[in-house]
Amino acid sequence: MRASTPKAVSEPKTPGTGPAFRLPFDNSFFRDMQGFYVPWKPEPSPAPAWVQFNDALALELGLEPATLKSATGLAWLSGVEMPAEAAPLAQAYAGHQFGQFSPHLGDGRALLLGELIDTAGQRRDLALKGSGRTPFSRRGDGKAALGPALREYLMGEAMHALGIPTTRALAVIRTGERVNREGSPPGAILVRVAASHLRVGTFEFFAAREEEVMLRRLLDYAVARHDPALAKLSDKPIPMLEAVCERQAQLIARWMGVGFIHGVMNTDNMSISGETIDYGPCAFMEGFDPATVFSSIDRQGRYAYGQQPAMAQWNLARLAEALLPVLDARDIDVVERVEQVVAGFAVRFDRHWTGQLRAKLGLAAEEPDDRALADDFLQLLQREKVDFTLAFRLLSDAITGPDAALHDLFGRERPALSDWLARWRQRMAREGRTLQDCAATAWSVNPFVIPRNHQVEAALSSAVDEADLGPFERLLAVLGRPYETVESARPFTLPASPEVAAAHRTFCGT
Ligand SMILES: Nc1ncnc2c1ncn2[C@@H]1O[C@H](COP(=O)(O)OP(=O)(O)OP(=O)(O)O)[C@@H](O)[C@H]1O
Repeated sequence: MRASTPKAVSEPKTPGTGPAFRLPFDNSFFRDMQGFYVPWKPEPSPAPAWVQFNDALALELGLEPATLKSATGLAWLSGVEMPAEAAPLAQAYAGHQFGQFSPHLGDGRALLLGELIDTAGQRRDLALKGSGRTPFSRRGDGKAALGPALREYLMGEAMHALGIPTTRALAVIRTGERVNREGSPPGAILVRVAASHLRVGTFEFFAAREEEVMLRRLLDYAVARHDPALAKLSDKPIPMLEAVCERQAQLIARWMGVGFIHGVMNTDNMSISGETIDYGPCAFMEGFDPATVFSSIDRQGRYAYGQQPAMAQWNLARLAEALLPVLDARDIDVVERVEQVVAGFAVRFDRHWTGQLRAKLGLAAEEPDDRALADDFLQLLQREKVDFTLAFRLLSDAITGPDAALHDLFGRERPALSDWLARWRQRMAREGRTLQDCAATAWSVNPFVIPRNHQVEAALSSAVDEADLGPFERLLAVLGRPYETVESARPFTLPASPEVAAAHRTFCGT
């Protein structure tokens, strides 16, 4: 572990050489994983300008915000100039997208600039998204539009504040050119920070090409980076698969606990690290309905809220298949064990989801009927499509306070709610803890404020159409303290009216 104080990027000035500061990259992927990428340079942005800069994340990376916000920092992160220690590269990966296998995806509009060791000693990727064409661009332009880049920035910060593992953005930069999308919006680069960019699709790429030696190297690299405790094992694939299943089970339960719908759970968007990655057509559900979908491209509801555990398991089965070449697939026992691990995802998820629900009800002790109690509450929500976030927050408040506001949400289901509340209170009485403690449990997982889609879209349209970042920054600030009851943030807790919700229901964030 490194020291916890941020390491400075500024270094003593060498007379005559101007301000000397560096991005202290340590590029393990570039060094150790030749054949898994193409070295490639970003396209220089014609007139770059900062739109957002994440001071807190810079500090976490051991970088001085003020130094990095200089003209040199801007040139480095907008492709105008490469920092001395960068080794920019486009990573190869494949992926199942909406069930169909695409053998050649890869970074078509992104580049890994380099890796930094953060102040906690963790290795983090620094990548550019929207930095121009690469050998993987196919017919794409390699660009990103400002709106989706800001959306990814905001969503990543919101998820981080909610305590959910996620990639984050260090900055959004205007490139100074317009991109070829509806309305010719401004182009942007998102500077993304991730525990790594290894995806299920990275394994699929080399499995599809039957490159066993490469797969083994990839496995070793992934294990060293994300599961170092397994590195000494001679037989790593199954323990690694188990570790990925566990992280995904936790992640999906956390997503669902805050009503998050990823929207494009393709295998190229499932990270080996267990972080949420690629905030395209994602959104937070308002009225509770497991069939809720937000993406106009997801016509079948494949990635609906309630489908997410099944889709994660489907993706993990693809990872298991990709690992078969490095297992002895003739050994029936091995194949059976792999199948058991994938099937075991459902059990892992169920355990985490039950844990989430228990906490959402303010409970800490474990009783066998807790899940039925929670499921009955969800059914009540579903019958009236009650706002998921408001309902659980008002339920948390009702542990120590009045429940009139909660009743107001339930319309025709009020008598059923009263019955349910009586059961819940009896259950809570058996906790052996004070009501204050139960409320603290509930408040710690039931956010007061989440990024509501109509508010996100309004903030983005001010930023993009009117060049007014005020609403975006106000929303970003509010989302930074999601579990606190902040009176001034109350307007941000309001669900969309039915008309507004319909207008914002479908979008495709690329
Ligand atoms: N405008 C574009 N130009 C070139 N390639 C693109 C473009 N948009 C998407 N791609 C590529 O299409 C594939 C799927 O796109 P998807 O939107 O899931 O990824 P992304 O948002 O670009 O990247 P990431 O998953 O890293 O967030 C990826 O290989 C991506 O690089």
